[in-house]
Amino acid sequence: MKIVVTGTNGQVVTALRARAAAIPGIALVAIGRPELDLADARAASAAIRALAPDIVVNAAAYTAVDQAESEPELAMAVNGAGAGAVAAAARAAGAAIIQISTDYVFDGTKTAPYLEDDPVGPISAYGRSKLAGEETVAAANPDHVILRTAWVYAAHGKNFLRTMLRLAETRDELSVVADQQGCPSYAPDIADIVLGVAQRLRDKPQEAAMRGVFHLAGAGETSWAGFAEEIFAQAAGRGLPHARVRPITTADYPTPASRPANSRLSGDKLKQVYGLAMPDWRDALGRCMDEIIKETKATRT
Ligand SMILES: NC(=O)C1=CN([C@@H]2O[C@H](COP(=O)(O)OP(=O)(O)OC[C@H]3O[C@@H](n4cnc5c(N)ncnc54)[C@H](OP(=O)(O)O)[C@@H]3O)[C@@H](O)[C@H]2O)C=CC1
Ligand SMILES: Cc1cn([C@H]2C[C@H](O)[C@@H](COP(=O)(O)OP(=O)(O)O[C@H]3O[C@@H](C)C(=O)[C@@H](O)[C@H]3O)O2)c(=O)[nH]c1=O
Ligand SMILES: [Mg+2]
Repeated sequence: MKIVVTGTNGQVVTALRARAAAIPGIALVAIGRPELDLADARAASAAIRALAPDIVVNAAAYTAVDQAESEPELAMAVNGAGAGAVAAAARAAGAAIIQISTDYVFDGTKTAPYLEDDPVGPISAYGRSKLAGEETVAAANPDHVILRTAWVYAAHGKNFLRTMLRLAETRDELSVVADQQGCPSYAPDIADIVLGVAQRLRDKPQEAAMRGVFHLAGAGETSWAGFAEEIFAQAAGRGLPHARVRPITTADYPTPASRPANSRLSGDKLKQVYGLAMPDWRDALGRCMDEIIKETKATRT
């Protein structure tokens, strides 16, 4: 099975490359900038079709949440029209599309974990652009799976965990918002499930229940402050930089983009339909920390 993934250095595409390499029968090809720029929808579509994929995973996106508020057109071009072009290219090749989406499509006012058919209502330019992507993908290719994930981190790339470790190198205490709840998701765990979904889509081409929207986020829940506390507890135990966490409110930490107060995602549907589930977020964080240590040692020797 040939899986074509968009993106070059992104957290999810990097994890997909690593995980797919260990699975016989899966050939994974990643295509990103400069060969594929999602801001140029027509060229992106042609580049993907030329690769003759069995399945396409759109893991590339404009992900700078605050910056999107000042360049909403670019975010919309990449995450909306760009995603739609990727899905259309997949369809032209006779391939299913797996679109990676986000918890930020929700407004955050629900008090329980979000289900797939809960009403969306993004409160940021990034969230609106990703919702547009869900809509263009679904319209462009009936053979689609939209996987909404959340709070993605990995040993590499730009993410909250690495920001916390970096800030802790020079500060004893960090103020972190405690009134936004969500589900931290480790990129390699996301990759495992994406590959599991891809294999099942190939095996069951006619199964309607396997198409549509699914939530895919780390099991359990926390706040950004809770995430930071656990990061530093686990970092301290491993001799990595750590700091005290001062819990603050969103009002105390003004940012250009609004973020949902609750964006916890229920994994029940993925479990029921696909028999797949994400590991607990604390366990995943430990594995990521071990990976960071391993790489630090490798670069020292
Ligand atoms: N990061 C997160 O916390 C979350 C992410 N998501 C979604 O998950 C998916 C994967 O995110 P993640 O791996 O974290 O992303 P990253 O922020 O780590 O990387 C973004 C990727 O998108 C690529 N990209 C950005 N703009 C373009 C463009 N114009 N043309 C082609 N490629 C482009 C980047 O390219 P390059 O390699 O050249 O840098 C990179 O590969 C995205 O759809 C995102 O919306 C959902 C929830 C949370
Ligand atoms: C660095 C920092 C952030 N914060 C807050 C700001 C914000 O509310 C929250 C998280 O900040 P970040 O900028 O790291 O995360 P953010 O860019 O909001 O992350 C989001 O990225 C996109 C791509 C998604 O799809 C979402 O699921 C989510 O992961 O933590 C603090 O309170 N203190 C700090 O020192
Ligand atoms: Mg990245």
